[in-house]
Amino acid sequence: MGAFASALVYTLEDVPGKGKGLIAASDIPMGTRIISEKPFVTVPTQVRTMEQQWIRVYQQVLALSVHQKREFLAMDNVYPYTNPTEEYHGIFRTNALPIGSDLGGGGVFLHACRINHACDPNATNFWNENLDKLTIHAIRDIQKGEEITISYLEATRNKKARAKDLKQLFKFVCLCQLCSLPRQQSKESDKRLDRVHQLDNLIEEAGLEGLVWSAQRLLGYVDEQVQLWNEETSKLIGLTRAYPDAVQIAIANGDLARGLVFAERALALYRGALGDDSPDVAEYKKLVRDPATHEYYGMSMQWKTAPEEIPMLLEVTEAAKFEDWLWRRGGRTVR
Ligand SMILES: C[S@@+](CC[C@H](N)C(=O)[O-])C[C@H]1O[C@@H](n2cnc3c(N)ncnc32)[C@H](O)[C@@H]1O
Repeated sequence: MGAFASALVYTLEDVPGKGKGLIAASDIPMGTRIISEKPFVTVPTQVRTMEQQWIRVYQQVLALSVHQKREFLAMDNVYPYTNPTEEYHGIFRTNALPIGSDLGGGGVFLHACRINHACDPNATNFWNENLDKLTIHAIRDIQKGEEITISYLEATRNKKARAKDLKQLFKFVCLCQLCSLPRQQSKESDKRLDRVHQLDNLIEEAGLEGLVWSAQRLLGYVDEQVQLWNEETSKLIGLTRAYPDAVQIAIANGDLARGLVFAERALALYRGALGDDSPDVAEYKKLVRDPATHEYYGMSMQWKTAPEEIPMLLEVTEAAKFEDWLWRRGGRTVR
């Protein structure tokens, strides 16, 4: 198990076709924090040019202890090199995970950087500004002996687009479950992911003004995204993006009842994927206490409701009708 301590829930092992990887040493329930770790080589957001990156990485590697340097040099490097500066930078590019408040920086981590990629991962990486550490959380139940995986890609696009990015950036062909689906299922998944992407673009294009002027349409888009994500194994990552959009749309239009329900769902997702000590969880806890504290509250009052107007009984007795109310379906005039 190499350099890793014994109390860990994973071991570092050879994984056929992938080099090394992390394997669960026991069952890991969804929501478990698997890793919480500080980087040992970093490049902050401000360092923009390749030359600046080379120097920054080179200087840090020289300053590492003998043990750390050995660990760093044992990491994967998919880029060709002719001298140590290029070699260190190649290791950095192959392994760095996003860090910093805007996720524009990169950090190399002793443990987390040994995690291989899957397009439908069972874990997720997150830079926790409160801890100044990277965390890895299980986003599904992981069985003992199963490989722990994260996604190296910013978004889950269709199979062809994923393959192109992975080949270009990491030089491998992905054989994860999503990429190995039978032809028909793969086509269906691609169709869903293409539509999610198209809806993302439409939501982005609508901008801040759209939150009010196209509120009904935008909420419909997010509703559709949630339904599409629910068909995918990697749904949790997609849902953590969709629900915050729903929170914004509802609250920007004065709908505190729906805003509260959406915020509760976003909070539950963030708790599992990021942990209770993350800034996002703190933000959503505040919104759940008082949705009117959202910065967009008051942009419009066209859907004005109070938190007390949530039809609690409906939620318990008729879940489908509750969803119709929540997403303002069926003429989309229901208050
Ligand atoms: C950050 S490293 C992951 C740990 C690495 N396997 C090791 O031995 O240190 C990224 C590299 O691992 C390999 N890799 C990661 N995920 C893979 C996958 N799903 N299939 C094949 N190779 C993979 C690729 O070579 C990639 O460039």
